[in-house]
Amino acid sequence: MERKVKVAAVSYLNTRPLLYGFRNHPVMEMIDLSTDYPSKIAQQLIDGEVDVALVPVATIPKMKEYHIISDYCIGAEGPVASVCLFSEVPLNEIKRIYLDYQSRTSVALLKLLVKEYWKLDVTFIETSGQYQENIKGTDAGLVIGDRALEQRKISPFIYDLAEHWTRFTSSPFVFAAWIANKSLPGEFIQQFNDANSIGVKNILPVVAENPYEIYDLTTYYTRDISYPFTPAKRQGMQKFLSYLQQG
Ligand SMILES: C=C(O[C@@H]1C=C(C(=O)O)C=C[C@H]1O)C(=O)O
Repeated sequence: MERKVKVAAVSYLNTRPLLYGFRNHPVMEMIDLSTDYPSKIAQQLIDGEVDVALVPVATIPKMKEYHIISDYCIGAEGPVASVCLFSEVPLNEIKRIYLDYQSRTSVALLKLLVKEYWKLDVTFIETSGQYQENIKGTDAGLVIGDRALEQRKISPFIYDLAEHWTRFTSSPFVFAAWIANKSLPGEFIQQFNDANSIGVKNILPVVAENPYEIYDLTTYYTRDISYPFTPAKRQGMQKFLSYLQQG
């Protein structure tokens, strides 16, 4: 290819294994890599500022053209640890929920669980900057990513969205997938996939490179997050997308 492929990845700890894979693979020469929070890179992919991004799957219905290009994703087969509803009171006492402006998938998943599974009567509040300090009394908050791992130390009630999705549907869940907004050469896709697999197979050095006191990253990378985009995860994603379609 004459020009480098512009790739945007999520800037949270959950992508460190995937980024490690790029750094240790010749595909790095073929890409221009940037990182940002999920809702930001979703907009970059929709606007054509990048060619490939690890975007929230809830973005898929908004795309004119999309290609899922990898066998790896940010998924979970049970609790994911970093996507939770945090609260000072139990679920049935919550009155309002702050939504995370950095998220697309988890906001949609939360609304789905509130309506179809927990059947709560709550008001949602949009955010655009720091809001975690507002999580108190009967005001709860959805928090994703590294900030969620921090919030686990603060909030007494923690409702893990991937865990509750799995209980509700018996399916695994996919938060984000590598999606291209145009068709890319098969050779590139193969190299890209290969690089991802290197990261996922090398969790030990990834953890060694990323000292983190707040949460055990080996647990996070091997038990909580599940990277392989398996047929069961594809089915789980389709189930989620069809819920979104029903509105
Ligand atoms: C598991 C996570 O998945 C993330 C959740 C996303 C979302 O809610 O839109 C998008 C990308 C993923 O990084 C997390 O960030 O903690």
